[in-house]
Amino acid sequence: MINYKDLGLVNTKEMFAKAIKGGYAIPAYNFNNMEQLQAIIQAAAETKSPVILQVSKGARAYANQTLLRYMAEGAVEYAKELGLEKPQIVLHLDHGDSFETCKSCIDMGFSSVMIDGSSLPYDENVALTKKVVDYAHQFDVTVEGELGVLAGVEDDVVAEEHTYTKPEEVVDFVTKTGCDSLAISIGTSHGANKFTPEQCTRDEHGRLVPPALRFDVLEGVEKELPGFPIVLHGSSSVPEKEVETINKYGGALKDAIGIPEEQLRKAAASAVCKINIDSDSRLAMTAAVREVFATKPAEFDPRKYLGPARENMKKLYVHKIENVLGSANKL
Ligand SMILES: O=C(CO)COP(=O)(O)O
Ligand SMILES: O=C[C@H](O)COP(=O)(O)O
Ligand SMILES: [Zn+2]
Ligand SMILES: [Zn+2]
Repeated sequence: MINYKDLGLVNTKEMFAKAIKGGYAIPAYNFNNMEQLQAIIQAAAETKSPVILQVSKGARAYANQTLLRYMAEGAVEYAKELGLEKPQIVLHLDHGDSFETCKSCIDMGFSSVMIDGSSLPYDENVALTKKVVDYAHQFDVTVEGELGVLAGVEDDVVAEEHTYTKPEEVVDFVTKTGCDSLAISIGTSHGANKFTPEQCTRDEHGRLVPPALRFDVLEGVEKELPGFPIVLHGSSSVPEKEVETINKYGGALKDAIGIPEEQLRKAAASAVCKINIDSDSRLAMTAAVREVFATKPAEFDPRKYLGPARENMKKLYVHKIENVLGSANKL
């Protein structure tokens, strides 16, 4: 049993309280390898931003949960080396799918977990979330629950359409479970194809314009739970520039479209205090690697393509912090 406090990590409590008051959101970036982690920490250090490192089921299968935990511990020291006196770094389990997975992460030093019972019947979601909260709170670990289902593939469940969060359920859910934050469904979804072209309109340049997020649902939730931390999953904006680079150098991303940054800015100013971004980092990495492969075909030192990939991801992370989420200089 290792407690996250001994690793220099923090939970989300204070961070979220400050973010709601200050009208900004904390970036929750997924990581699966060293280059992503370095880029996240470099961006957080350069902008003096708090940051949430997220480990998904896919990441645990790909890179090993223990190894990722040690990397996060190392990241605290790395952030100090980069000049942060008191880094605010959360190690968070993304989309925890069972009590056992959450417990195993808590026991090895994660400071926050998500238990995602959103695809279960309501009462089962309540019971499972409460079980995780009861365990996690003994160790001061914070817990994110979820109500509502995002369209697309989520938690291995394929949903054709969004099931938006019902504002009339949130007080009951939060009271019964004791969770510390709540992920809601207002029209975002995972991956790089968040809307079909048929769901979009076109602007004067012929570019696809996705339908707006359901801010009325978010406002309904805020009214029911004033000051309670809200989380948005599926919040990549799928930058056109990265998609173009990928396709220019042999990629085949079709109809890729994300959430416009203007809408994320609006969300960040509300009770939304955690914004999850994974796909944008994947795109930034892939674009840089493809460009090196295409323009320098004789290169075979991984550092020569993973280095530019890391730099491109860092640029993206800094941009989100400074220009979209507003979490710069909040340490
Ligand atoms: O929600 C996410 C991780 O939990 C990531 O969402 P994106 O696929 O939009 O980056
Ligand atoms: O929730 C989705 C995240 O982008 C993580 O996805 P993953 O399980 O493929 O790593
Ligand atoms: Zn979910
Ligand atoms: Zn998610």
